[in-house]
Amino acid sequence: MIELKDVSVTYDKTKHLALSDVNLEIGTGEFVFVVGKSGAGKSTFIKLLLKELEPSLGQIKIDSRNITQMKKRDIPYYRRKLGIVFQDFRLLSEKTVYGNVAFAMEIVEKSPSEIKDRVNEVLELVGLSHRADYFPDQLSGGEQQRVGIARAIVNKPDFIICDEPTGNLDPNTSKDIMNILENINNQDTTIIMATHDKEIVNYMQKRVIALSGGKIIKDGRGGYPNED
Ligand SMILES: Nc1ncnc2c1ncn2[C@@H]1O[C@H](COP(=O)(O)OP(=O)(O)OP(=O)(O)O)[C@@H](O)[C@H]1O
Repeated sequence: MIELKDVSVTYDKTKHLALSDVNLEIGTGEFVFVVGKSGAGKSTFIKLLLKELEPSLGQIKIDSRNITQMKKRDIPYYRRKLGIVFQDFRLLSEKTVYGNVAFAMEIVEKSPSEIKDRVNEVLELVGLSHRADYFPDQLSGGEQQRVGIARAIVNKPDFIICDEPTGNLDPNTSKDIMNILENINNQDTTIIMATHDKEIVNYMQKRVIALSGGKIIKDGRGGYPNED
């Protein structure tokens, strides 16, 4: 369970109130879209969960642990428990598909045999076993994003944060990517996805948290909310 209690973020330099008194709970296994116009506060919300940013006010708890009081040295361990999927994929160009996914396990010092089994398992899950020896520039955008997803899930995170994962993909490829994310979610991994992609939000019919001017203006299941 992820809980935000009375969370506000004011950026120091500009004094801009990017999130204002946000209260929400995201249960384990939920699939949640975070939507809103540019500047609504989506990235700020994601940065809070990644602990790239601290709230100016309020508390964030994950499974009852107050992460706003975490010691700096514990942050890397905290981050190991979450997976991140980016709009621009962020793959290592000099490593193969297999190498990109394996690398996420190598840095947490898993054993070679565990890495081999698990990487093959997740490549199968995202439908990329046949591309294991390809390099990122030999793949389509949709395939590259599948690698991004495989890398995000390989260490079995508690939750996955997706920042506009379909932003660089065409509508059909986007749907394929969403179907993969839904399969992962069905295995009880919480997914939080920030997006502008109305078509995808309408297609998925999941919980939608809409932000505007740093405040939650709607929180419920369904399609993309109407904007004024
Ligand atoms: N580092 C910063 N310093 C000052 N203000 C910032 C900073 N980052 C964001 N902001 C401001 O905070 C508000 C929320 O920004 P945020 O990036 O969270 O929006 P967003 O919903 O993610 O937008 P987009 O969809 O364009 O990425 C905006 O008004 C933005 O200008």
